[in-house]
Amino acid sequence: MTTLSPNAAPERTPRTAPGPTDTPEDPPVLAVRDVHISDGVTDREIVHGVSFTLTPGKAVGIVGESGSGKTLTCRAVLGILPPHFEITAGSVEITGTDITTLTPARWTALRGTTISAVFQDPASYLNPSVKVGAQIAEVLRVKKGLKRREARHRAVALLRAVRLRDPELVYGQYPYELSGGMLQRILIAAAVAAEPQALIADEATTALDVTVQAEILDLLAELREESGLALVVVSHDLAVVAQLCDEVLVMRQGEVVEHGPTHAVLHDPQHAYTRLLVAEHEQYGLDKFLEPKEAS
Ligand SMILES: Nc1ncnc2c1ncn2[C@@H]1O[C@H](COP(=O)(O)OP(=O)(O)OP(=O)(O)O)[C@@H](O)[C@H]1O
Repeated sequence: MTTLSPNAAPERTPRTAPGPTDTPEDPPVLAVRDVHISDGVTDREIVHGVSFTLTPGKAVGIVGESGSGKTLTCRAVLGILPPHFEITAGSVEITGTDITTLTPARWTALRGTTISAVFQDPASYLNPSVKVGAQIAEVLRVKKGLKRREARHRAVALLRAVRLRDPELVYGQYPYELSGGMLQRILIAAAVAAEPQALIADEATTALDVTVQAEILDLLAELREESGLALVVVSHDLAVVAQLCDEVLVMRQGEVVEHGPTHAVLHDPQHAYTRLLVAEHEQYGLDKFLEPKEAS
């Protein structure tokens, strides 16, 4: 099992503006710059400035207390903020395009093909009356323009790639016939079907038992290593972020209180809230993810 993100930086580095320098040859998949999000109904600002850059193959984690604005930040990036919420300052660029310039049609085209997402509670994202394989095939027909037969063939290959045993059988099953872990694999297969450059995983393993969670995390790490998929990983669980991410943002009450290389932030937290989070997680064996990776 993966024990530490291969790119996690073991050395201490400054906590501000981390990440590689963007060059024209290596444009960020996602650039979030000082994003503020407000609730138009209450006229209250909920997220007070989030910034990070995601380059191909990189994984950024967002941790923090419930209600701190992690999911709203992800939804802003995906162009699916709830009604009345809006980005009131800052910018989000997806592969160099400012999302405020996107028409609904361009958004639809971008979702799935450039940026995709998986959330908690996979069953609620699947149509209960359609076979799961057909739901993946539909993504392939709509987003990749594949013909019915090709789409089926590719969907079975995707089910195999997310390590579902007997993918031909699973293809023909309905969501109610499958476990939570299997459904999350199916959602991941659907999310990566159109070969996006970035995947947002928002509490994607929270509802799963520990063993299944570990398998899904390995799967995400594998997708990242094999296809250069960039990841944004939202989790209340520091061990998840420690395992997958190069860099982590710690949010509290809509503020980013700490941001830096995962190893540095979790090993030597600077902010009192991060120290509290790390202390709370120690009993769950966070240490095993923080050991420097042995050269294999
Ligand atoms: N659809 C909505 N309608 C009203 N308020 C909302 C909505 N979505 C989020 N909020 C509010 O915005 C704030 C930030 O919510 P968000 O879901 O981003 O938090 P979070 O950090 O993801 O929390 P959790 O870890 O519990 O998922 C919360 O105070 C929440 O109540």
